[in-house]
Amino acid sequence: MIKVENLHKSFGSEDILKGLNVVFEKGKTNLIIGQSGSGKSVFLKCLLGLFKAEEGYIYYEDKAIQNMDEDQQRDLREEIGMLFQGGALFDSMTVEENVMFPLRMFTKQRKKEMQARVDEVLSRVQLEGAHKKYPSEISGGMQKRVSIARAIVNKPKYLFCDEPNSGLDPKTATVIDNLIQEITHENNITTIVVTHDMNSVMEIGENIVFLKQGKLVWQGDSTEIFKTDNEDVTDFVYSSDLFKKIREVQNKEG
Ligand SMILES: Nc1ncnc2c1ncn2[C@@H]1O[C@H](COP(=O)(O)OP(=O)(O)OP(=O)(O)O)[C@@H](O)[C@H]1O
Repeated sequence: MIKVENLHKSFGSEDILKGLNVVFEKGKTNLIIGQSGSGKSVFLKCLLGLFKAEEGYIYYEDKAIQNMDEDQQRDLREEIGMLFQGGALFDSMTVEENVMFPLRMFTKQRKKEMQARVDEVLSRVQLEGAHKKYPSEISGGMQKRVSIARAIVNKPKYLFCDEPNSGLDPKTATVIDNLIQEITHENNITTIVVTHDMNSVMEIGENIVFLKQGKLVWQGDSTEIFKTDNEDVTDFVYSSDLFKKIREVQNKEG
């Protein structure tokens, strides 16, 4: 569980995050959505401790990062798995070397132990045959699965995903979303996904936080988002032609 209390972040005279209060629940896919420029990335960077907020607290379980010393912050970073936009794999490393990288960085495990864990996570993301391949030799969807395997190899308590579907076709995007959700449930991880993608909202939106100009203006799940009268949310949801048409049909049917 990650709890945010009255979080404020500004750059110069510009207030970006304006007093956010929110709980991201354990074992759930928590989504941060909102229009471009609403502050999603800045919020994510505050959660990761990359930006310092001027005011407010971010609690990981019962400990606020603002009150952690450097050792505690380092320990916390080891509990966080990160799925970067675009995957961010090392091109010069094979799939298994990419996945093993965090184990080499953060643990003192023996080679055999590391290899067993790499095999386990690659099998979990259904990439058994890809160990010796390079990222350029596999598809975008497979690259995303390698990134997921790398993000979970250290058994994180928290998983952050920045636009995990960017660059994927809708069907592959759904496979990736479902994989993130399954892994979240299986391992009871607190997962936070920043996304623009309405398909993700529908597929895995268990706790959706909607930001507008640095404020939380709506929170709910993937069923509630289609019932809300909040105009900011409906503008966002029905901004795609497909969803507009669905709404017209729903309205006609009464
Ligand atoms: N390092 C920075 N210095 C100054 N201003 C910044 C910095 N990073 C972000 N901002 C500003 O903060 C605001 C929110 O940006 P942010 O990137 O969080 O939006 P976003 O919701 O993630 O948008 P998008 O969906 O396009 O990625 C913008 O006005 C942006 O210009």
